[in-house]
Order: sequence, then structure tokens, then C-alpha cells
Amino acid sequence: AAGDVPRALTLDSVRESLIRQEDSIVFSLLERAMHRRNSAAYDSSFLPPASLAEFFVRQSEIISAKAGRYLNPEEVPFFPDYLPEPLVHPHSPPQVLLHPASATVNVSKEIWRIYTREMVALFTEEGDDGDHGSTVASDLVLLQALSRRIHYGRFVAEVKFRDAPDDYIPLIKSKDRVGLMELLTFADVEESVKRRVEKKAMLFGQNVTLDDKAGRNNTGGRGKYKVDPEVAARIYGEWVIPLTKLVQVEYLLRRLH
Ligand SMILES: C=C(O[C@@H]1C=C(C(=O)O)C=C[C@H]1O)C(=O)O
Repeated sequence: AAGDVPRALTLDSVRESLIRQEDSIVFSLLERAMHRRNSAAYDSSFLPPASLAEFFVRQSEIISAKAGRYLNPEEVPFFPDYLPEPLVHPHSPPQVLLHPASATVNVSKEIWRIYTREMVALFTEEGDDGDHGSTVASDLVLLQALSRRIHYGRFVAEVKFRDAPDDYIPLIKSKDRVGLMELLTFADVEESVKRRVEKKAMLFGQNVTLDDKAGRNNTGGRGKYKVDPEVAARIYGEWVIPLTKLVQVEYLLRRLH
């Protein structure tokens, strides 16, 4: 949510936020999975060349821009071109926690492409239920949650840089992407993230009943979850985490400008 970035950035505090954001992402995955794949919502037939999904997200972002949503550095629009100016002014100047030259790092296009071409197919049932309006409304919520999490990599990178400038500066100067990627990677943390996401998909995807017996019958066995918990973990392992790390590398490469 807005104002989620702590006043003083620490690795612990940004990681806490990433953990909270898992809840939104997993919940939004479950919501989108209530609909069939509805592939037609992503083809360019609605307002060529725009799909219904693109139309819906663009129009939502216009309203968001007018309301001043993008004055918050945590909020990154998918379609930043031609967005209107805010109609409101912030009550207090936004906190400047990101390095200005790095703050512009943006992987929205990659998120959009991966989401519409690969990710949706992984956690939805094939077919078309005809309800494309509700479908793209759930897409919007999920896409925003994913984008927020992935672009949070900017805050993660800023903390890591401030904590160890002497380690990062030589790699940035020599534009050593591989070296930067290695330095900012914590394999054990990634493993915990994936395991926790799997667990959350299991917990949030369960039917809650008041009957203890039914409750117990609900645990164990496959196919009863609204989103396969392993698929939720895979979405993190294949896309969410790598894109968050890409954002960190790109952020750091601009950090001395
Ligand atoms: C986000 C971080 O950077 C990397 C990316 C991670 C992620 O996207 O979950 C986890 C660990 C790191 O390899 C972090 O260190 O917390």
C-alpha cells in the first residue's frame, strides 16, 4: 500500500515489505484463477492493436495519474506515455529514497509480455467463460501487485548499495552485470521466499469450513487448491525473483550517474 516504504531503509525492512506483498500476489493469483484462461482478452482484437486487457489497464492508469497515484515512487504504471498530469498536489513532498538517475528503471514491458504470453496459461484452466470484463479487472490487480513487487527491487538495490558501496562501486564502474548479480544474490533467501509462497498458496487456497472433519479432509491430496501451490512457487522462481534481480542490476548500473 502507499507509504509502505519505511522512512529509514534497511535490508530487513524492505524484506518485510516483500513478504507482505506476497500475500497480495498470492491472493490476486487465486482471484484470477477463478476465471478460465479467456485468451481473447489478450489478443489485439478489442481496439486494434490494443487488447481488452491493455485498454482496461490504460484507462485505469489515466484515472490513477489524475488522482496523483504516480507521485508515489512505489507506483509504476505499465503505460507511462501520454499519462495526464495529476489534478491534485501532494500534501507533503514525497520522500526521496531512490537515487534519481536509477529511480527510472522500468521493466513493465517485460512484465506485461511474460504475464500475457506465459504466466496466465500456467495458473488458469484452459477455455473461455465469456466473462472478460471481470477477468481483466483481476488481471489489473494482479499485474499491479507483481509490478510493485518487482520494482521494489529498486529499494532493495539502494539499501544494498548504501550498506556496501565499496563492494558495488568497482563492479558498477566496470559495468560487470554478472558480478553485480552475484553480489546481490542470496540463494537461501530466495529459497525461503519460494517455500513461503507455496505455503501461502496452500493456506489461502483452502476452503475454510466450520466443520472440523471437513477441515481435516481438506488437507492433503492434489487438485483441491485453486492454484497449485507449486505453480505459485514456480511463478516466483521463474519470473518474479529474476525480474526483481534484473531491476536491482539495472538500478545499480545507474547508481553513479
Ligand atoms: C530481493 C532480494 O534480492 C534477491 C532477490 C530475492 C527475491 O526477489 O526474493 C531474494 C534474494 C536475493 O537473491 C533480497 O536480497 O531480499
